[in-house]
Amino acid sequence: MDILKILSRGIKPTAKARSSQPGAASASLPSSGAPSHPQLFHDPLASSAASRGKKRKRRKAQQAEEGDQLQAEGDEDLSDVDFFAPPKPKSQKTEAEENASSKTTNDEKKKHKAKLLDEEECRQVLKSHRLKFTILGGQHEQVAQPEEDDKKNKKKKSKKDKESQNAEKKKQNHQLQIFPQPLSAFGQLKYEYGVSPTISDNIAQQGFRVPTEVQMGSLPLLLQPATALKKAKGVKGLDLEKGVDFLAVAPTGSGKTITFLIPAIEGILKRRKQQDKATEGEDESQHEPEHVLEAIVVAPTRELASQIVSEGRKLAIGTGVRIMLMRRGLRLYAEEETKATSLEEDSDGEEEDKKEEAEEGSTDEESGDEETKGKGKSLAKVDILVTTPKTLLNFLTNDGVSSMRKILPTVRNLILDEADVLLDPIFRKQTMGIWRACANPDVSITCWSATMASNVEALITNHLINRAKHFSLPLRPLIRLVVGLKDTAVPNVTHKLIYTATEPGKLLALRQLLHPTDSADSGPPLRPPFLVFTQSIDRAQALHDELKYDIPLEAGGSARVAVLHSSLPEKARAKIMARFRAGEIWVLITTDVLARGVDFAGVNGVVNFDVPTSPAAYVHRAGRTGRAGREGGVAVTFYTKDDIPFVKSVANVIAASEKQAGISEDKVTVQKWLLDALPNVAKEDRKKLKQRGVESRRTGAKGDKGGITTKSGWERQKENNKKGAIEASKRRKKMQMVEARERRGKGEEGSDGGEWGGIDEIGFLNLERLMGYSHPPGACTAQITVGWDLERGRDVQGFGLWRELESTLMEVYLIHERKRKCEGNWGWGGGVYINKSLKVMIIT
Ligand SMILES: Nc1ncnc2c1ncn2[C@@H]1O[C@H](COP(=O)(O)OP(=O)(O)OP(=O)(O)O)[C@@H](O)[C@H]1O
Repeated sequence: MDILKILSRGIKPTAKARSSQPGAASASLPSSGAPSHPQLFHDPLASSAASRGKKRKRRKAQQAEEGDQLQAEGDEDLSDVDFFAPPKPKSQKTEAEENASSKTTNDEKKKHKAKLLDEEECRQVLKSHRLKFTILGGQHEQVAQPEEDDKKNKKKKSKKDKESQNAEKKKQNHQLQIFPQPLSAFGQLKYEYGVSPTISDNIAQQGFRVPTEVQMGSLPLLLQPATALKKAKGVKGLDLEKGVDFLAVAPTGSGKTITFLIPAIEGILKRRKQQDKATEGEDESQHEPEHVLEAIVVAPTRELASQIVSEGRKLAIGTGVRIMLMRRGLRLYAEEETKATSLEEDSDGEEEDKKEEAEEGSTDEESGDEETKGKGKSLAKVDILVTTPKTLLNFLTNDGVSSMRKILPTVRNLILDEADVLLDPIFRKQTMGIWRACANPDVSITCWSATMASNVEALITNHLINRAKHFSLPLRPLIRLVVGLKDTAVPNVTHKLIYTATEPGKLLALRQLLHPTDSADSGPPLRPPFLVFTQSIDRAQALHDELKYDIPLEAGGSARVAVLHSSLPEKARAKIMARFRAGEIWVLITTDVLARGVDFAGVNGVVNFDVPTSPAAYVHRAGRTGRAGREGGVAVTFYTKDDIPFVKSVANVIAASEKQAGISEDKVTVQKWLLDALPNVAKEDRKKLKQRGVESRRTGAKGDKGGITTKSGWERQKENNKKGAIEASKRRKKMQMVEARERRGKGEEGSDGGEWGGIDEIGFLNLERLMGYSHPPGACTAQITVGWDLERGRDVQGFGLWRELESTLMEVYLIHERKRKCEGNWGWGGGVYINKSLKVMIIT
């Protein structure tokens, strides 16, 4: 009987329903490598009630059409390529060819240099792609100031006043929303927004043809805010001279990485161009561009940081922009911090005190540093630095703990990838430390994530306001873009929530996913490669030990299953990542270290072996599949009795994601009755869960309550009993030894001053006087524990005892000429005691 069938009865859709879902066996999987349409939302512009129900179908049809188009384009491109043909020299081009190519360039230019859309058109397009822009705090508030003041003067507010105030607030909120120009094609970057042709070519080289929603919305605003907002009506008072600060909340796998890298690279190229113009004719011989650290990308894990570096390098080919990963020992251009340039939170007096203390106590270190500077390596040639918060902060402070000592005055662009986690208490101090070290008043910040809590938004807004005050500069607008529904999982992934009751039930369920007995009826089809997430490192390791022999030898055996977590050395982690990307590893067991940002294009699924500790964690874990619009990804979550108090927040995310995807009520994963039945999660519990995970799993080690093991309860009980018996026996022997010693000390009967007396009788080893242990005469097996206090009789008696014992045993053997088996377990314990077991078996 299929236990899972019973456990998940009621939430599992019928086989027929499943076959129509994206995860069905017939559907293409992320690993199939088929071209996908990267856009997730493409609602029809007309939004009548009748058309709403057909949206998804229509979108799919549209996507299929566009996908075919992409496929056709791709095929066309390939058929044109002759890999062995010599490159065509430019001069050999015929006049006709030249004319044709210039005509196409002009056509292209015309096509992409389309006139700017008016605000209503922008509104329509943005709406159909579910893009919502809002101005947070900043200048918008300043514009609204006079009205606010008027209101403050009114002492008593009647009901009518309140109503009018609410209406006013609504109006204001409405005004907060803006409608910038969307990017309809990558070609516009070059022709409309002045992006370098090299970058444009590099984008095309990577096969990106259609911009994703986040790219549509963000790139115009980040590259040329004035052009992007030219037709927007409500932003007349905004000062866009110095650009904007930006916050993007967009689905996982929607291409946020290139969205922040393109403006960063382009910004560097533009500044170089301006510098070249300014210094024209000064030093003609100097062609090598000067590398100045202008942008910093901060990411929470090393894996993500390395990935950003490789994405960036692909985009920067031929531009001369250098992108590097921060590592220990790398020397950057940094200045020692001075009071005048340092920026501390206004409210943070504690920080200020600590800073002063650190400054007082660190003079020695500083002078030491000066020395190393003299001897040291030359400055790293880098334009864009990608780092984890800790690595860079260690460089800035020398130890990562004391307050800031160095600043990075040349940085003009700070990018926080996975900003919500970087500004979460775990990383907050480090990230804020880096932000403060970017002492250039013009530095802009862009924050990116698939999830963003409102307190994080408030933190960013407040810090920007403080910065503007500190530098006495006008506040730059902070614009937020939300793609789709905030804090929900990607709509193109199938979600499954499976109740397994107990921990062993999870293992059973996972094995069923690995080896489905009946593909039509044993849960969602989950094909390797897939990721398995656990709550802790111990559990990841234990699960790996359990699963590593589950793949048959003929299919690659244990090499197909691997574990990756932060306790592994960096090199080992990098190797596992490379093997997983290469398809050598099929099942990668991991912790939340791989939950964010890491892009494995062909991952077919994600298994939450342990329930994620927050809704955001679910969104990110599930987002490791279904990247760049790929269909067929599956996210499976197991939950046990212990998880029931917390599982509602995950269920809510799944419900919201499915609603966003337009899945009809009869096909949803989390039925309404289940959602109603699950208990609400209290705020305190939510906080505790986020910090500590599910308590019963914290022990982690194999065999513990929270451990992962297939041993039955009976087997574990038997093992525990055995362990208990051994412990008790040890305790008893120790007690006997102590008593015997006491007796010897008192000079009681039988004591001869601790001297070895040899064997009294055959088969009876009388060691009582020495060790306080005797054995009944005539037994075939004697278990002797030798305990000797070396402090009392160190040299003679300690070593003498062993020698005597050995020779005595020889005697036993010689006298009786019988077979015997002797197992010795010798050793020293702590330098004070010899306390070991010697087992002598005399076989008669
Ligand atoms: N316009 C595009 N068309 C097709 N693929 C794209 C496009 N832009 C980016 N991609 C690809 O989409 C994948 C996901 O991109 P990326 O890692 O930047 O996503 P992300 O939004 O940062 O995800 P996460 O939130 O998980 O960090 C990458 O493999 C990237 O190469």
